[in-house]
Amino acid sequence: MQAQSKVSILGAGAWGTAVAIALAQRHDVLLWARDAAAVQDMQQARENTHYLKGFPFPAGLQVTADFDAALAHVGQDGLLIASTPVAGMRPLLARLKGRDIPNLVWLCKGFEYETGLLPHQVVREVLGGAVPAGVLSGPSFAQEVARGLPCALTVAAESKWLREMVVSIVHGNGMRVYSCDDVVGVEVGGAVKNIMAIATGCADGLGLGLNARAALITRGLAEITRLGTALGGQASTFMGLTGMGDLILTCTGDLSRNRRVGLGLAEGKPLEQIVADLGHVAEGVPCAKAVRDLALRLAVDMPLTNAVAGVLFDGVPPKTMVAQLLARDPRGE
Ligand SMILES: NC(=O)c1ccc[n+]([C@@H]2O[C@H](COP(=O)([O-])OP(=O)(O)OC[C@H]3O[C@@H](n4cnc5c(N)ncnc54)[C@H](O)[C@@H]3O)[C@@H](O)[C@H]2O)c1
Ligand SMILES: O=P(O)(O)OC[C@H](O)CO
Repeated sequence: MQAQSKVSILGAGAWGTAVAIALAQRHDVLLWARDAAAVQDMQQARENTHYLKGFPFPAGLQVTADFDAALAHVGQDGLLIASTPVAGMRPLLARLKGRDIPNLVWLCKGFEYETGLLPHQVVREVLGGAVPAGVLSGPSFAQEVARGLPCALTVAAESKWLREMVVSIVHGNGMRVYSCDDVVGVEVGGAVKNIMAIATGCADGLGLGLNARAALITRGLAEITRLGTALGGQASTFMGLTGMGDLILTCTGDLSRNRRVGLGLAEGKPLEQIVADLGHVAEGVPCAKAVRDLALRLAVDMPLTNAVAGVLFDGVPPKTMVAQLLARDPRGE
Protein backbone atom coordinates (compact mmCIF):
# COMPACT_ATOMS: atom_id res chain seq x y z
CA MET A 1 0.00 0.00 0.00
CA GLN A 2 1.37 3.41 -1.07
CA ALA A 3 2.12 5.92 1.73
CA GLN A 4 -0.05 9.03 1.63
CA SER A 5 1.85 12.21 0.72
CA LYS A 6 1.06 15.92 0.77
CA VAL A 7 0.82 17.44 -2.70
CA SER A 8 0.13 21.06 -3.69
CA ILE A 9 -0.83 21.86 -7.27
CA LEU A 10 -0.34 25.48 -8.33
CA GLY A 11 -2.77 26.41 -11.11
CA ALA A 12 -6.33 25.15 -11.54
CA GLY A 13 -6.78 24.86 -15.29
CA ALA A 14 -7.92 21.64 -16.94
CA TRP A 15 -4.65 19.81 -16.42
CA GLY A 16 -3.87 20.94 -12.88
CA THR A 17 -7.41 19.98 -11.89
CA ALA A 18 -7.23 16.56 -13.57
CA VAL A 19 -3.91 15.73 -11.91
CA ALA A 20 -5.31 16.93 -8.58
CA ILE A 21 -8.36 14.66 -8.97
CA ALA A 22 -6.18 11.67 -9.90
CA LEU A 23 -3.67 12.16 -7.06
CA ALA A 24 -6.34 12.91 -4.47
CA GLN A 25 -7.55 9.29 -4.76
CA ARG A 26 -4.33 8.36 -2.91
CA HIS A 27 -2.88 11.55 -1.40
CA ASP A 28 -3.74 14.69 0.55
CA VAL A 29 -3.97 17.26 -2.27
CA LEU A 30 -4.35 21.03 -2.13
CA LEU A 31 -5.17 22.77 -5.43
CA TRP A 32 -4.26 26.47 -5.53
CA ALA A 33 -5.81 28.98 -7.95
CA ARG A 34 -5.00 32.68 -8.11
CA ASP A 35 -8.64 33.70 -8.63
CA ALA A 36 -10.46 33.77 -5.26
CA ALA A 37 -13.92 33.76 -6.90
CA ALA A 38 -13.03 30.64 -8.91
CA VAL A 39 -11.79 28.98 -5.72
CA GLN A 40 -15.04 29.78 -3.93
CA ASP A 41 -16.99 28.35 -6.86
CA MET A 42 -14.91 25.14 -6.79
CA GLN A 43 -15.29 24.81 -3.01
CA GLN A 44 -19.07 25.07 -3.31
CA ALA A 45 -19.58 22.99 -6.46
CA ARG A 46 -16.83 20.44 -5.58
CA GLU A 47 -15.80 20.51 -9.23
CA ASN A 48 -14.01 22.93 -11.57
CA THR A 49 -17.02 24.07 -13.55
CA HIS A 50 -14.97 26.49 -15.64
CA TYR A 51 -12.01 24.39 -16.81
CA LEU A 52 -13.02 20.75 -16.21
CA LYS A 53 -16.77 20.46 -15.90
CA GLY A 54 -18.35 17.14 -14.96
CA PHE A 55 -15.55 15.69 -12.83
CA PRO A 56 -16.46 15.80 -9.11
CA PHE A 57 -13.66 16.31 -6.59
CA PRO A 58 -12.76 13.34 -4.39
CA ALA A 59 -12.69 13.84 -0.62
CA GLY A 60 -8.88 14.08 -0.58
CA LEU A 61 -8.90 17.25 -2.71
CA GLN A 62 -9.18 20.71 -1.17
CA VAL A 63 -8.96 24.05 -2.99
CA THR A 64 -7.41 27.31 -1.82
CA ALA A 65 -6.58 30.81 -3.01
CA ASP A 66 -4.02 31.15 -0.19
CA PHE A 67 -0.56 30.77 -1.72
CA ASP A 68 1.19 30.50 1.66
CA ALA A 69 -1.16 27.71 2.68
CA ALA A 70 -0.32 25.82 -0.52
CA LEU A 71 3.41 26.02 0.28
CA ALA A 72 2.90 25.16 3.94
CA HIS A 73 0.81 22.14 2.94
CA VAL A 74 3.77 20.33 1.32
CA GLY A 75 6.24 21.19 4.09
CA GLN A 76 9.65 19.60 3.47
CA ASP A 77 8.42 16.13 2.49
CA GLY A 78 5.57 16.76 0.05
CA LEU A 79 5.53 17.50 -3.67
CA LEU A 80 4.97 20.89 -5.28
CA ILE A 81 3.51 20.80 -8.81
CA ALA A 82 3.31 23.88 -11.06
CA SER A 83 0.44 23.44 -13.51
CA THR A 84 0.13 26.81 -15.24
CA PRO A 85 0.69 27.27 -18.97
CA VAL A 86 4.23 28.30 -19.99
CA ALA A 87 3.20 31.97 -19.91
CA GLY A 88 2.21 31.61 -16.26
CA MET A 89 5.48 30.02 -15.13
CA ARG A 90 7.56 33.18 -14.71
CA PRO A 91 4.98 35.02 -12.59
CA LEU A 92 4.40 31.88 -10.54
CA LEU A 93 8.14 31.36 -10.02
CA ALA A 94 8.49 35.00 -8.97
CA ARG A 95 6.10 34.21 -6.10
CA LEU A 96 8.19 31.17 -5.16
CA LYS A 97 11.51 33.02 -5.26
CA GLY A 98 13.09 33.41 -1.82
CA ARG A 99 10.72 30.86 -0.29
CA ASP A 100 11.78 27.55 1.21
CA ILE A 101 10.84 25.18 -1.62
CA PRO A 102 11.61 21.49 -1.07
CA ASN A 103 11.17 20.48 -4.73
CA LEU A 104 9.31 21.51 -7.86
CA VAL A 105 7.80 19.70 -10.82
CA TRP A 106 6.05 21.47 -13.72
CA LEU A 107 3.54 20.21 -16.26
CA CYS A 108 3.56 22.89 -18.97
CA LYS A 109 4.58 22.21 -22.58
CA GLY A 110 6.15 24.94 -24.66
CA PHE A 111 8.87 27.52 -25.10
CA GLU A 112 8.48 30.91 -23.46
CA TYR A 113 7.07 33.27 -26.10
CA GLU A 114 9.19 36.35 -25.40
CA THR A 115 12.54 34.66 -24.67
CA GLY A 116 12.43 31.33 -26.52
CA LEU A 117 13.49 29.62 -23.27
CA LEU A 118 12.37 26.16 -22.21
CA PRO A 119 10.57 25.96 -18.84
CA HIS A 120 13.63 24.50 -17.03
CA GLN A 121 15.68 27.47 -18.23
CA VAL A 122 13.06 29.87 -16.87
CA VAL A 123 13.09 27.97 -13.56
CA ARG A 124 16.88 28.21 -13.38
CA GLU A 125 16.81 31.91 -14.29
CA VAL A 126 14.29 32.78 -11.56
CA LEU A 127 15.02 30.26 -8.78
CA GLY A 128 18.66 29.35 -9.48
CA GLY A 129 19.86 25.75 -9.55
CA ALA A 130 19.56 24.79 -5.89
CA VAL A 131 15.94 23.54 -5.85
CA PRO A 132 15.48 19.91 -7.01
CA ALA A 133 13.34 20.52 -10.09
CA GLY A 134 11.96 18.60 -13.06
CA VAL A 135 9.25 18.20 -15.64
CA LEU A 136 6.39 15.67 -15.75
CA SER A 137 5.14 15.16 -19.30
CA GLY A 138 3.73 12.63 -21.75
CA PRO A 139 0.56 11.73 -23.64
CA SER A 140 -2.29 12.72 -21.32
CA PHE A 141 -5.61 14.36 -21.99
CA ALA A 142 -7.03 15.94 -18.83
CA GLN A 143 -10.52 14.50 -19.29
CA GLU A 144 -9.20 10.92 -19.51
CA VAL A 145 -6.94 11.31 -16.48
CA ALA A 146 -9.79 12.83 -14.48
CA ARG A 147 -11.94 9.80 -15.40
CA GLY A 148 -9.25 7.51 -14.01
CA LEU A 149 -8.35 5.98 -17.38
CA PRO A 150 -4.79 4.61 -17.71
CA CYS A 151 -1.93 6.79 -18.91
CA ALA A 152 1.87 6.77 -18.96
CA LEU A 153 4.04 9.78 -18.19
CA THR A 154 7.75 10.53 -17.85
CA VAL A 155 9.43 12.59 -15.16
CA ALA A 156 12.71 14.15 -16.24
CA ALA A 157 15.08 15.74 -13.76
CA GLU A 158 18.79 15.95 -13.10
CA SER A 159 18.18 14.93 -9.51
CA LYS A 160 17.76 11.17 -9.09
CA TRP A 161 16.27 11.84 -5.67
CA LEU A 162 13.52 13.97 -7.23
CA ARG A 163 12.82 11.45 -10.00
CA GLU A 164 12.37 8.70 -7.43
CA MET A 165 10.21 10.89 -5.25
CA VAL A 166 7.88 11.79 -8.14
CA VAL A 167 7.60 8.14 -9.17
CA SER A 168 6.87 7.09 -5.58
CA ILE A 169 4.01 9.62 -5.33
CA VAL A 170 2.49 9.77 -8.83
CA HIS A 171 2.96 6.20 -10.10
CA GLY A 172 -0.02 3.96 -9.34
CA ASN A 173 -3.77 3.62 -9.88
CA GLY A 174 -3.45 3.24 -13.66
CA MET A 175 -0.92 6.05 -13.95
CA ARG A 176 2.52 4.72 -14.94
CA VAL A 177 5.47 7.03 -14.43
CA TYR A 178 8.78 6.40 -16.19
CA SER A 179 11.86 8.51 -15.50
CA CYS A 180 14.90 9.88 -17.29
CA ASP A 181 17.48 12.64 -16.95
CA ASP A 182 16.92 14.22 -20.38
CA VAL A 183 15.07 17.38 -19.34
CA VAL A 184 15.77 19.13 -22.65
CA GLY A 185 14.53 16.19 -24.75
CA VAL A 186 11.36 15.78 -22.71
CA GLU A 187 10.56 19.51 -22.82
CA VAL A 188 11.26 19.90 -26.55
CA GLY A 189 9.07 16.87 -27.42
CA GLY A 190 6.17 18.21 -25.34
CA ALA A 191 6.49 21.70 -26.80
CA VAL A 192 6.89 21.06 -30.51
CA LYS A 193 4.26 18.30 -30.78
CA ASN A 194 1.68 21.04 -30.21
CA ILE A 195 2.80 22.79 -33.41
CA MET A 196 2.57 19.49 -35.31
CA ALA A 197 -0.96 18.96 -33.92
CA ILE A 198 -1.99 22.31 -35.42
CA ALA A 199 -0.51 21.20 -38.77
CA THR A 200 -2.28 17.83 -38.63
CA GLY A 201 -5.60 19.38 -37.62
CA CYS A 202 -5.25 21.73 -40.57
CA ALA A 203 -4.50 18.88 -43.00
CA ASP A 204 -7.37 16.77 -41.65
CA GLY A 205 -9.72 19.76 -41.84
CA LEU A 206 -8.76 20.27 -45.47
CA GLY A 207 -9.59 16.62 -46.15
CA LEU A 208 -6.05 15.68 -47.20
CA GLY A 209 -6.46 12.11 -45.98
CA LEU A 210 -4.79 9.59 -43.72
CA ASN A 211 -1.65 9.26 -45.85
CA ALA A 212 -0.97 12.96 -45.42
CA ARG A 213 -1.64 12.67 -41.69
CA ALA A 214 0.92 9.86 -41.30
CA ALA A 215 3.44 11.82 -43.35
CA LEU A 216 2.98 14.92 -41.18
CA ILE A 217 3.38 13.01 -37.93
CA THR A 218 6.51 11.23 -39.16
CA ARG A 219 8.17 14.30 -40.66
CA GLY A 220 7.07 16.21 -37.56
CA LEU A 221 8.97 13.74 -35.41
CA ALA A 222 12.06 14.24 -37.60
CA GLU A 223 11.73 17.99 -37.13
CA ILE A 224 11.27 17.70 -33.35
CA THR A 225 14.33 15.46 -33.14
CA ARG A 226 16.47 17.87 -35.20
CA LEU A 227 15.64 20.79 -32.94
CA GLY A 228 15.84 18.74 -29.75
CA THR A 229 19.26 17.26 -30.48
CA ALA A 230 20.56 20.69 -31.56
CA LEU A 231 19.53 21.91 -28.10
CA GLY A 232 21.29 19.00 -26.37
CA GLY A 233 18.43 16.47 -26.05
CA GLN A 234 19.04 12.74 -26.59
CA ALA A 235 17.72 11.32 -29.88
CA SER A 236 16.23 8.27 -28.08
CA THR A 237 14.00 10.51 -25.93
CA PHE A 238 12.04 11.59 -29.01
CA MET A 239 11.07 7.95 -29.67
CA GLY A 240 9.52 7.71 -26.21
CA LEU A 241 6.35 8.81 -24.43
CA THR A 242 7.12 12.52 -24.40
CA GLY A 243 8.18 12.51 -28.05
CA MET A 244 6.44 10.10 -30.39
CA GLY A 245 3.81 9.14 -27.77
CA ASP A 246 2.55 12.65 -27.16
CA LEU A 247 2.91 13.56 -30.83
CA ILE A 248 0.60 10.72 -31.89
CA LEU A 249 -1.95 11.53 -29.19
CA THR A 250 -2.11 15.24 -29.85
CA CYS A 251 -2.09 15.01 -33.65
CA THR A 252 -4.85 12.39 -33.79
CA GLY A 253 -7.02 12.93 -30.70
CA ASP A 254 -9.94 15.32 -31.07
CA LEU A 255 -9.66 16.23 -27.38
CA SER A 256 -6.52 18.18 -28.32
CA ARG A 257 -6.94 21.95 -28.24
CA ASN A 258 -4.00 22.37 -30.61
CA ARG A 259 -5.47 19.96 -33.14
CA ARG A 260 -8.75 21.89 -32.88
CA VAL A 261 -6.89 25.11 -33.70
CA GLY A 262 -5.73 23.45 -36.94
CA LEU A 263 -9.24 22.21 -37.73
CA GLY A 264 -10.57 25.75 -37.18
CA LEU A 265 -7.92 27.30 -39.43
CA ALA A 266 -8.85 24.84 -42.19
CA GLU A 267 -12.44 26.07 -41.89
CA GLY A 268 -11.18 29.59 -42.49
CA LYS A 269 -11.96 30.86 -38.98
CA PRO A 270 -9.80 33.72 -37.66
CA LEU A 271 -7.22 32.63 -35.06
CA GLU A 272 -8.57 35.04 -32.42
CA GLN A 273 -12.03 33.50 -32.72
CA ILE A 274 -10.69 29.93 -32.56
CA VAL A 275 -8.69 30.67 -29.40
CA ALA A 276 -11.60 32.54 -27.79
CA ASP A 277 -13.98 29.65 -28.56
CA LEU A 278 -11.55 27.12 -27.01
CA GLY A 279 -11.58 28.92 -23.65
CA HIS A 280 -8.29 27.16 -22.86
CA VAL A 281 -4.67 27.68 -23.73
CA ALA A 282 -3.40 26.27 -27.06
CA GLU A 283 0.33 26.24 -26.40
CA GLY A 284 1.22 25.48 -30.02
CA VAL A 285 0.26 29.02 -31.02
CA PRO A 286 2.85 31.02 -29.02
CA CYS A 287 5.25 28.08 -29.34
CA ALA A 288 5.19 28.23 -33.16
CA LYS A 289 6.50 31.77 -33.05
CA ALA A 290 9.16 31.01 -30.42
CA VAL A 291 10.33 27.88 -32.25
CA ARG A 292 10.43 29.58 -35.66
CA ASP A 293 12.71 32.28 -34.21
CA LEU A 294 14.87 29.78 -32.35
CA ALA A 295 15.28 27.46 -35.36
CA LEU A 296 16.30 30.42 -37.49
CA ARG A 297 18.96 31.42 -34.94
CA LEU A 298 20.24 27.82 -34.68
CA ALA A 299 19.98 27.19 -38.46
CA VAL A 300 17.80 24.10 -37.85
CA ASP A 301 15.55 23.21 -40.80
CA MET A 302 11.91 23.24 -39.56
CA PRO A 303 9.62 23.44 -42.59
CA LEU A 304 6.45 22.33 -40.80
CA THR A 305 6.93 24.80 -37.96
CA ASN A 306 7.58 27.57 -40.48
CA ALA A 307 4.48 26.58 -42.41
CA VAL A 308 2.28 26.62 -39.28
CA ALA A 309 3.73 29.96 -38.16
CA GLY A 310 3.05 31.34 -41.64
CA VAL A 311 -0.64 30.44 -41.35
CA LEU A 312 -0.92 31.64 -37.74
CA PHE A 313 0.95 34.94 -38.00
CA ASP A 314 1.51 35.91 -41.64
CA GLY A 315 -1.95 35.30 -43.08
CA VAL A 316 -0.86 32.44 -45.37
CA PRO A 317 -4.03 30.49 -46.31
CA PRO A 318 -3.85 26.83 -45.17
CA LYS A 319 -4.21 25.56 -48.76
CA THR A 320 -1.29 27.71 -49.90
CA MET A 321 0.75 26.41 -46.97
CA VAL A 322 0.12 22.83 -48.11
CA ALA A 323 1.02 23.65 -51.72
CA GLN A 324 4.26 25.30 -50.55
CA LEU A 325 5.22 22.27 -48.46
CA LEU A 326 4.51 19.84 -51.30
CA ALA A 327 6.53 21.97 -53.73
CA ARG A 328 9.72 21.66 -51.68
CA ASP A 329 12.65 19.94 -53.39
CA PRO A 330 12.99 16.20 -52.73
CA ARG A 331 15.59 15.21 -50.14
CA GLY A 332 17.04 12.17 -48.37
CA GLU A 333 14.90 10.87 -45.52
N1 LIG B 1 -5.20 19.91 -20.65
C1 LIG B 1 -4.45 18.85 -20.88
O1 LIG B 1 -4.96 17.80 -21.27
C2 LIG B 1 -2.96 18.92 -20.64
C3 LIG B 1 -2.26 17.72 -20.52
C4 LIG B 1 -0.88 17.76 -20.33
C5 LIG B 1 -0.23 18.98 -20.24
N2 LIG B 1 -0.93 20.13 -20.37
C6 LIG B 1 -0.18 21.38 -20.27
O2 LIG B 1 -0.47 21.97 -19.01
C7 LIG B 1 -0.41 23.41 -19.11
C8 LIG B 1 -1.72 23.98 -18.57
O3 LIG B 1 -2.75 23.53 -19.42
P1 LIG B 1 -4.28 23.54 -19.00
O4 LIG B 1 -4.96 22.53 -19.84
O5 LIG B 1 -4.44 23.40 -17.53
O6 LIG B 1 -4.71 25.00 -19.46
P2 LIG B 1 -6.12 25.72 -19.23
O7 LIG B 1 -6.25 26.71 -20.33
O8 LIG B 1 -7.19 24.74 -19.03
O9 LIG B 1 -5.93 26.50 -17.85
C9 LIG B 1 -4.88 27.40 -17.64
C10 LIG B 1 -4.89 27.74 -16.15
O10 LIG B 1 -3.69 28.39 -15.78
C11 LIG B 1 -4.01 29.48 -14.96
N3 LIG B 1 -2.91 30.44 -15.01
C12 LIG B 1 -2.41 31.09 -16.08
N4 LIG B 1 -1.40 31.89 -15.69
C13 LIG B 1 -1.28 31.72 -14.34
C14 LIG B 1 -0.43 32.28 -13.33
N5 LIG B 1 0.49 33.18 -13.63
N6 LIG B 1 -0.58 31.87 -12.04
C15 LIG B 1 -1.53 30.98 -11.74
N7 LIG B 1 -2.36 30.42 -12.63
C16 LIG B 1 -2.23 30.79 -13.90
C17 LIG B 1 -5.33 29.98 -15.51
O11 LIG B 1 -5.99 30.80 -14.58
C18 LIG B 1 -6.03 28.67 -15.76
O12 LIG B 1 -6.60 28.20 -14.57
C19 LIG B 1 -0.17 23.72 -20.59
O13 LIG B 1 1.19 23.98 -20.79
C20 LIG B 1 -0.57 22.43 -21.30
O14 LIG B 1 0.16 22.25 -22.51
C21 LIG B 1 -2.27 20.14 -20.55
O1 LIG C 1 -5.09 19.72 -25.67
P1 LIG C 1 -3.67 19.94 -26.03
O2 LIG C 1 -3.46 20.03 -27.51
O3 LIG C 1 -3.07 21.08 -25.26
O4 LIG C 1 -2.88 18.62 -25.57
C1 LIG C 1 -2.98 18.19 -24.26
C2 LIG C 1 -1.82 17.32 -23.86
O5 LIG C 1 -0.61 18.01 -24.02
C3 LIG C 1 -1.79 16.00 -24.55
O6 LIG C 1 -0.74 15.22 -24.02
